[in-house]
Amino acid sequence: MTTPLNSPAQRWLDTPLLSVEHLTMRFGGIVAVDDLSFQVGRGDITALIGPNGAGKTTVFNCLTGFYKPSEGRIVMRHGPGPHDAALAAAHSGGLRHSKDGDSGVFLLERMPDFEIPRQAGVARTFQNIRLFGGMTVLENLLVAQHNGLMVASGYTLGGILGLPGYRRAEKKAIDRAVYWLEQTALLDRADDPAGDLSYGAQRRLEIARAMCTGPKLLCLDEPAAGLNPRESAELNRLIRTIRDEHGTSVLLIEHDMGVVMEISDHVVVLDYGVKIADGSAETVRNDPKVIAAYLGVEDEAEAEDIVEGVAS
Ligand SMILES: Nc1ncnc2c1ncn2[C@@H]1O[C@H](COP(=O)(O)OP(=O)(O)OP(=O)(O)O)[C@@H](O)[C@H]1O
Repeated sequence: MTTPLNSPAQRWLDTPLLSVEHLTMRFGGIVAVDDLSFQVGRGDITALIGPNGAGKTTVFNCLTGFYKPSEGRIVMRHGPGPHDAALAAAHSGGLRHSKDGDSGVFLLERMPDFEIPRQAGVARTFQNIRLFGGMTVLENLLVAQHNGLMVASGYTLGGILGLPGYRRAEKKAIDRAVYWLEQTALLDRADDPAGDLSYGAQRRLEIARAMCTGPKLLCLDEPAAGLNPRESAELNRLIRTIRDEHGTSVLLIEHDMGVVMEISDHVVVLDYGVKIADGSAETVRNDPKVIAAYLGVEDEAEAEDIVEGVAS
């Protein structure tokens, strides 16, 4: 039986939103990411997994412009289709992007970090929560929308003088913040300092903040770290809602295999900066190379022996 086009099993090949092509990142003598290629499907929840130090956060830092890759290309596509012609033109013309209305291609490795959320529609959360702890929960979500408000003010005193365009943009920003506070069950904490929230609530606020920028791709760095089982289940629901009701694709780094296997359409596995597996959650779960990497054993045969031993 052939797999139907655009089924979850094919989306990252058929309709890629993001393509990471031959990405290499070196720090002096350390090769943190080594000639890595993978794709994120439009509408997929994709997990990037691997043992500690495998290079996962380095990949996120390259995607979001925190690091300039040593080599390789990172392509984000808006609108359906591979956009091959636009991509070739942008690439050979030394451009950062090529846009036509709502569709276009973005070469993330050429873009400064502040342009990536706004132009390319890629937002992220961090492994170590980075909120403004002294600001209220609501203020954190308004700060995230600062760019849009500055544009509405015309980069002038328009904001302070309360021009109608600015006031409309401000109302929209507040409405969006309230919406995401509802989605993340934080509305009743809107006026509390973000630093007073529990750890799990701060993680949800980080996601709300990223979603307030209206991303096409949401990158979550270990969103389940430190959560209890109930919070983890809520997180799974939230990630699914983000994908199903907002059409935002999700790329997550996660060590919690329960979360990864339950919600991911597609899993990419790194070990020592190299891709060792790439496929559906089911395929990857049973891949001896992956099991060997996680168990820290030398070869696949040894991993198979251990797995058979556990199963019998
Ligand atoms: N700025 C840096 N300078 C030097 N080495 C770095 C830097 N950032 C990462 N590394 C190295 O690159 C390798 C990959 O690190 P990275 O943090 O990307 O792994 P990871 O898979 O995210 O690990 P973890 O699951 O523990 O968060 C490690 O050897 C790390 O020490």
